[in-house]
Amino acid sequence: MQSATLYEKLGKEQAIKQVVDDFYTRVLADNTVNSFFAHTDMEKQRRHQTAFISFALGSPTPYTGRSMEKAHAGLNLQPEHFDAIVKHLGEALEAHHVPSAEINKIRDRIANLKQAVLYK
Ligand code: HEM
Repeated sequence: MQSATLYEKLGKEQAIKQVVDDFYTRVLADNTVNSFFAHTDMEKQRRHQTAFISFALGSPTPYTGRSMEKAHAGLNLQPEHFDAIVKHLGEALEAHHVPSAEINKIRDRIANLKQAVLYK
């Protein structure tokens, strides 16, 4: 039998949507990163981020948004911005009682995207 994907373990799209909502509440309350989202349609951003994270964790629905390089072009993001985002995602997952072993796996997957997101 195939083992469950992280997407299934977390509770699929519905649970991930709640984590993403919580995540952006944290991001928008943090002055080190919130200015990047000053002109962002957050409704759309939440939808795209839910689709992206779902797909990254094993959802069968493909992510059809922009590549990570294109989505962050012109922002010139620095490591401290990346670290803040990872911290907020980890805390949102913790708040939703995702076990720390799963959070660590998610952190590893996100860390793989660092080169695609920084200094664009
Ligand atoms: C691995 C970490 C990250 C992931 C997985 C990620 C994911 C995404 C996704 C899926 C989108 C939407 C793309 C689309 O609409 O087609 C996006 C856009 C964006 N992200 Fe990220 N992101 C990451 C890191 C960051 C960081 C560190 C910042 C800044 C602190 C940031 C700021 C933004 C902004 C400002 C947009 C564009 C919103 C707009 O179009 O107005 N992201 N990101």
